[in-house]
Amino acid sequence: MKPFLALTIAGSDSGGGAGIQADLKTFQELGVFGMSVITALTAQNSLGVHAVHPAPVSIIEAQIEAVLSDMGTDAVKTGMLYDGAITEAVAWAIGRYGVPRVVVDPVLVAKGGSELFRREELDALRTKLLPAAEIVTPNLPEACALLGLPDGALRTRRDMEQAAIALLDFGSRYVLLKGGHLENEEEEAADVLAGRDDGPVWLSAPRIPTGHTHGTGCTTAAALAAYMARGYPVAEAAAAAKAFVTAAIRASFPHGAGTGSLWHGAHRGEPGGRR
Ligand SMILES: Nc1ncnc2c1ncn2[C@@H]1O[C@H](COP(=O)(O)OP(=O)(O)OP(=O)(O)O)[C@@H](O)[C@H]1O
Ligand SMILES: Cc1ncc(CO)c(N)n1
Repeated sequence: MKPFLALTIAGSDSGGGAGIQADLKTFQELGVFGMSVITALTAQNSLGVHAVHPAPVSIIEAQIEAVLSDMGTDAVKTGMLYDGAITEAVAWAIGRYGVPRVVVDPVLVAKGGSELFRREELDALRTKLLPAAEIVTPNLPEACALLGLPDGALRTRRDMEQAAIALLDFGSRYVLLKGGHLENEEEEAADVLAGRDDGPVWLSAPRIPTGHTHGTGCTTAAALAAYMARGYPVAEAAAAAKAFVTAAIRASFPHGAGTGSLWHGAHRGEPGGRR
């Protein structure tokens, strides 16, 4: 038996809830063999990001080359890429190896407000990586930044649909615009999926009243990549990823004094032990 394979290209989160750690846990939970290219180290906990150390472009390229020239993958998910040079190198390598399915999570800012990407180099994401993506998964602030709108400009479901469609112009086949940050949608956490050939579709789940949401975005994009590695069409992968992250948020737990973590094993329906 050869398992399905997925590669995450992202930053390390020492707290284990987001970044590479969230991605590998999610891949494993969904029966996909996970591989990783680390773009940056972060010193991070429930209170925020305390330090960031990007890796040199050459070692990022070497990691991608090592994995893709020999092992290959069924899907790639990108997360924190830190700057334009890393973004360009990743986009080039993905193109060179003809990766079949690419999920781009355009990570810009961590939950506490720390910048994880150099804003002034956002054009590299827009022009180099988004055209290589089958699907891009911004949250609302990321969508505003990519579209050049002021933060907070997207406030209604109609705004979200229009923004998702506008984001398709950067060249991805699909956009999943996540509504976790939508303030006036109190009862539902609703995301919109827009495709070049399909009208917008809403994916909704009950909004869980918890502040322990560290890593929701990474986990969503990783679950999407895992289902896509398994061969699911995008719309089915997005619905399955939504169910996976909703279960993980429902089982989230206090982890440190600030924003707690998701429990990635929740979809199994077993209690996670000491909780
Ligand atoms: N309280 C909640 N209850 C249920 N679902 C939620 C909640 N908060 C976020 N979600 C869902 O989690 C997923 C991730 O969305 P979100 O907008 O939080 O991503 P994000 O901002 O990229 O996350 P991160 O801050 O980790 O980068 C979406 O499907 C969203 O609807
Ligand atoms: C390393 C890393 N990637 C992504 C996020 C976004 O949640 C984070 N907090 N840390």
